[in-house]
Amino acid sequence: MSYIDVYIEHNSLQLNTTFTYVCKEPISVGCRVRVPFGALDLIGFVAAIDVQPRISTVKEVLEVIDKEPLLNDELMALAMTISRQYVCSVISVLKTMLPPALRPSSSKAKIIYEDWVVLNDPQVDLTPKQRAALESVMEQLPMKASVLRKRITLANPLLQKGALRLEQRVKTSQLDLESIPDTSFSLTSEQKNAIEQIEKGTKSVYLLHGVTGSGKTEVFLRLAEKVLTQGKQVLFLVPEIGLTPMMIQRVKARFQTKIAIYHSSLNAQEKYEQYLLVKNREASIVIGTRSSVFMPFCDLGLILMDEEHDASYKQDSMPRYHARDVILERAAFHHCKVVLSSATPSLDSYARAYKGVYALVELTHRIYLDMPRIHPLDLKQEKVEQGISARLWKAIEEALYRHEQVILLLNRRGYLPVVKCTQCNETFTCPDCGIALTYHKKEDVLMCHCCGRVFTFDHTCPHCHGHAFYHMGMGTEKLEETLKLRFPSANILRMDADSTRKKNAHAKILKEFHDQGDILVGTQMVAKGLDFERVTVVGILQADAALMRMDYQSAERAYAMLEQASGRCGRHEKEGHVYIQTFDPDHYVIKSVIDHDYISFFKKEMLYRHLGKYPPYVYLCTVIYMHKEETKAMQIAQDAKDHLSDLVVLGPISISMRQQKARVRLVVKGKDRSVLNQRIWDLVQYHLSKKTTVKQEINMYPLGLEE
Ligand SMILES: Nc1ncnc2c1ncn2[C@@H]1O[C@H](COP(=O)(O)OP(=O)(O)OP(=O)(O)O)[C@@H](O)[C@H]1O
Ligand SMILES: [Zn+2]
Repeated sequence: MSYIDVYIEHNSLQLNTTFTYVCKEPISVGCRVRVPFGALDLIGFVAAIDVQPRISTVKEVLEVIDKEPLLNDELMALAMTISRQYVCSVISVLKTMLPPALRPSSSKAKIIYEDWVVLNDPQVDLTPKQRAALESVMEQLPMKASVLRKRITLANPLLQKGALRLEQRVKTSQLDLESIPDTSFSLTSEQKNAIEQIEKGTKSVYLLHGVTGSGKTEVFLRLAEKVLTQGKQVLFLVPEIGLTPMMIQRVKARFQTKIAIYHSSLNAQEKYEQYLLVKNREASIVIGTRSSVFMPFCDLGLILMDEEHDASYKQDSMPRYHARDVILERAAFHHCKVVLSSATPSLDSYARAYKGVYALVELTHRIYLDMPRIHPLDLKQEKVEQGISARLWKAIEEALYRHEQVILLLNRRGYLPVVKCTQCNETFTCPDCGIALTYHKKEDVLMCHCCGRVFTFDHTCPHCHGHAFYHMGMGTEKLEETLKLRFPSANILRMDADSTRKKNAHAKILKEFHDQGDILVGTQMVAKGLDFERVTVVGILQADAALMRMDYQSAERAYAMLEQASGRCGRHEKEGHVYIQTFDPDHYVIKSVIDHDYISFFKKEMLYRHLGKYPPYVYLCTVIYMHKEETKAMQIAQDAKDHLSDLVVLGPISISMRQQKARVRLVVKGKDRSVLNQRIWDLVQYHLSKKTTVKQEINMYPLGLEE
């Protein structure tokens, strides 16, 4: 019998309080238990064992769910670290770490088993027909029972007589990707150097800064190869699985071993399967998105993070961790190296490499041709037709004529971004978020791009009953339609959040584009990672939209998007041309993209960050207060600001609503990471002590400020 401390998930609890129970069975830290809590019956995680009870009447554990801990010591300690760093509860981290099927209080996510048939006793007495049937399948055992029954009609008698036996196994499902042959290259001298620098280097973190199309993937594959031959595991992080089917295919083609693939669009069952592959060491390579940083590795030899600048590496709900921070912790534990790679590194990482904290490794040349030529199209002067300038129309037409491919980026999905009545000027807005609704033509609905709510649209203004609406602006759906009218025989594909809802939709669109596409239209999705030989023209329709956001990070994001999009053309033997439509061709972001000059962008931007006191010069935390009444939220925010009077605090300002609640934002700046962290923990306690109905949300080290 032992007294144990348990983390319980319950929204009325303070952050990280544990409760003591008595447990009569053997138990270890990291196991789940079912415990009584008031009138409830809840699932918790064992935080500590053999503790001293603080009260005399300690309740008993109802059930020990796991005989062995789900999380080993490394992961338990990691959960504590993340909770501390990101000012969130340990239980929220534990929940994130586990596949849904193993989370506490997950009733929906059940593990599915299926019947397999294995050989039991081939010597039993069988009729000649049964014997023949057995022999016809013997070689292929074990196999799924459903498959066996299709193969032979005598499956049941063979099972009844005991020649075969049923066994329950966790159901597995296949990811739907075509396999490709492996192409092995002789490395360029830059690639060789890069590999050598990383393998021989003494630093633990490497920033591989290579221009688009410089062959960073091949460097990754070679590094991974060595580590795998040493019998160690490799974690290969990508921003979004859907956008990287080609990357996965290349990794699969190279290594003839089992690969675990972990990402958010797997269902609970599939996640659990992938988790087991790693836990049981059946797979030594994991390719995955953000959440795969928590896979149960036991012997990691290398962590690779592709497109390290990508914002999807930070989770935007609790716990708001950044995958980069987590892999640094894991690498320290496993004594392995980390390679971050990008053509457009985050300012944070590049600044660290610049200072020598990370080792900087560079690939300055493309494998084949030079970088594509950039043509800025000044919208103040160009002749524009349906959102596309005459020069870009011509470039598209000529590329199609030469049987080359075109990618057009318009970072706005839907048909019309704003629907406004021509009679009374009423704009349709989301009642929950207060932002303009976007019209989607195919579904004939209005959609809020903030909360995703969908409204039916009867083409009547609710205000004045008018039927005519302004056609302002354009989304990808309308762009696709415009292009189809202009080039009726061209194969035009669209890739955005709407066209990629279904599973494997990305991979299908990309395959179709590869095989027989002419034009690919899309949101910033098309800027990422694509490697098609025949793409020679890239058009960026509204470059300024990215620059106009009121955020200290907007220049960095805009630079990355423009440079990455530009990088999609001219990657092989055909020269590439990029057309950037802008009202401000002299903007330093556009100028750096024209020259493909990351360093000049970096230096300029660092200057602005220094002047404005923004990261990487300071650490940020945003705190958002939510309430039905804005004045209440404002008052609590002001009070919090006063409480943090020793730090620089911007705000409070009111930002867009969510779920019909007003939101008020503070931006807290700290020169010292640990001081900021400590003060925010203090703020949490302070807020709890006020017992207010205003909700406080904390985002440590945000990537940009929410609007
Ligand atoms: N040594 C090599 N010899 C010939 N071709 C190569 C070599 N290395 C890579 N390639 C090819 O060059 C192309 C570009 O490489 P890769 O996709 O790795 O670029 P990248 O640096 O990751 O670019 P991006 O940042 O734009 O994604 C690919 O088609 C790849 O197959
Ligand atoms: Zn909304």
